[in-house]
Amino acid sequence: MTPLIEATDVTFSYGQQSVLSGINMTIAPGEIIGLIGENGAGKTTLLNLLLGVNHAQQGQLTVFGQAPGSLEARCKIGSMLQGDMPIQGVTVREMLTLTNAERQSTTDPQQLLIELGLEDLAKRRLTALSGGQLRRVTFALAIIGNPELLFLDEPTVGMDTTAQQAFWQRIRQLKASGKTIIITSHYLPEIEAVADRIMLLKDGHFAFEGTLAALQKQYQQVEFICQTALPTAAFMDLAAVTAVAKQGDQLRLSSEDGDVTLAALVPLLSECHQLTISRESLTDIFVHLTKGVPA
Ligand SMILES: Nc1ncnc2c1ncn2[C@@H]1O[C@H](COP(=O)(O)OP(=O)(O)OP(=O)(O)O)[C@@H](O)[C@H]1O
Repeated sequence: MTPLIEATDVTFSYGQQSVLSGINMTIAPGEIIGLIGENGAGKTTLLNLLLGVNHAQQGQLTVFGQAPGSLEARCKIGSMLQGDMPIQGVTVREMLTLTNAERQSTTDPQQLLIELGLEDLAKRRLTALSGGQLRRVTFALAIIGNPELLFLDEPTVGMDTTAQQAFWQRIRQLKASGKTIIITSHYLPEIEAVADRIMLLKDGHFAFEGTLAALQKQYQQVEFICQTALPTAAFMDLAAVTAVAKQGDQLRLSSEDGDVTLAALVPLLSECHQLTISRESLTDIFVHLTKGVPA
């Protein structure tokens, strides 16, 4: 399948400050990418490069097979970036109508307002909206005209719980209809729920790129907790075990491969009671990876 986005050795600096160095990526149509990284890692910068707002100093970058920012690409991309500034004096309905026309689309703005529960805000000026209202309207602006590709940069910041639920419901619909979406969020359970692939930006490049399952397999620690009279020495050499600790009868055992350790644990299971197995969340793995500590 022809990639929708392709980057080869892309670098970008703001003046002397290098932000991206050696970005390589290939994104196929229909993929949902969770773009994660610490504050200042370069996520917004990368989205701006893909939109053609900024330009890579080195490397090759194509979106829909063309240089970013082409008119054709702009019609097919919806975006919701941090720092999107509302235009003075324009109402919600006018902005939706303008964006719809710019995308050369026949979507009915009124219908979208109704679907997203925004009819009551239609006549309000963008500058008179609350932060959360503006975020919801910005999402409407991103998806109006049914664009094939969406860049959503921390989209749920400022949204209340109901608005967040409606947002994620819509994302699931967009995913089902085959849209390609790059989404950033610091709230990783959100990403975990929808992303097909995780891309972790660190030190200017992707420190990890792959499916959530691959990320978990590579970095996730699994913890076994049980009650046992056996000494820690009985567990130290079990396959894939990285740490064993005991307090009273409670044993905690960390493993870098839960399946392998569980298989090795079977002969001891009659001596281990109330066994529980817990796996690290994406948030825990993220903390390990961004701090450079091997998980
Ligand atoms: N217009 C700019 N001029 C100079 N430096 C900038 C500019 N925009 C961003 N930077 C710097 O580039 C780096 C990457 O910023 P960017 O906004 O891309 O990070 P981010 O991963 O999106 O961060 P966050 O999670 O905080 O939104 C940061 O060090 C930031 O200070």
